[in-house]
Amino acid sequence: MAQTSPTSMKIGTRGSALALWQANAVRDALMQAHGLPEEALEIVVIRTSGDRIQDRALLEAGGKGLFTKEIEEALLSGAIDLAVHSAKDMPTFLPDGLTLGGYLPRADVRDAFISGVAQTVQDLPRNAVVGTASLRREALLKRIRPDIEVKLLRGNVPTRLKRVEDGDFHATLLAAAGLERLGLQAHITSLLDVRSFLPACGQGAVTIECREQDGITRTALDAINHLPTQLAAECERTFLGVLDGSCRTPIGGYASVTADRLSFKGIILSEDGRDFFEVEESGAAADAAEIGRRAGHDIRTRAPREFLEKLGIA
Ligand SMILES: NCc1[nH]cc(CCC(=O)O)c1CC(=O)O
Repeated sequence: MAQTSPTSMKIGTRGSALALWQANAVRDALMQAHGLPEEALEIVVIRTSGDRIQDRALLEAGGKGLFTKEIEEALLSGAIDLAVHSAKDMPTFLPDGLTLGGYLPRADVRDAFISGVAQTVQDLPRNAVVGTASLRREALLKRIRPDIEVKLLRGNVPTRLKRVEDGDFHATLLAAAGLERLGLQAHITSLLDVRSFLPACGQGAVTIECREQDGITRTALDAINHLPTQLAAECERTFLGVLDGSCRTPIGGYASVTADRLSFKGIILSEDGRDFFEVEESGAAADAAEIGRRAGHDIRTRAPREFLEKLGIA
């Protein structure tokens, strides 16, 4: 008889504290769902090019794939059976043979404002310096506060908090989900409103990548998949895919799923935040990807060619 449940699995992950938290959460869920002992689920830490390159802006170095390439190679070679990622760090298009086999229940999707000098973005002093490496956060900030100067702030979450504490920046923005997972929520000064400061597509969701043909792993993941999170992420990822395949464009999007309905709001902005196009679409949750596609095409139809050309996505 064919084997239907796994006896052991290797879980690939990056080595940051956040990545390890996520990998452990997936391991716990799989242990629970399948009655497996801890030894059956080995966590394999993989160093990616993205972890090595610290001195350049992520976008200059070549985009999102940098944090997933080596992990995906390990999946394809069979060195690991599944890989745990922050959904928002996943490239829009996966290599042939790989698929996203499941999602953990989504955490807080919002961005958090962190500052030693102000309670909110609006309270920041004139010409305040905000540290971030995210084009989306930069454009959304400049949209509401054109005077703000954005400077590059990279590194893991604790490093970024320290730079703000040291006074190198007036403020930074970080995903609330990551801060909570690391037990650093006490550093949150305030939370940004999800509708006016749209998160990155996939933000707050943990996803699990596996080989498309690996039926045993896929069945194991089906048992822990959180469907509303999967539908929301698929909607947001499809929206992103219609507009842009890289992380070089300021784009935000958030799908909320209640019962069998899905509501999506998305935005694309010029890098200086001065021009932007927003979209809202809703429908049956089962049509998640179609809703995201519709929203993306709606923006493509409405945005002038010149705007898209400037962003390199015409
Ligand atoms: N790009 C780094 C990254 N990838 C996922 C998270 C946070 C956790 C999440 O959104 O799931 C972060 C840090 C941040 O943006 O503050």
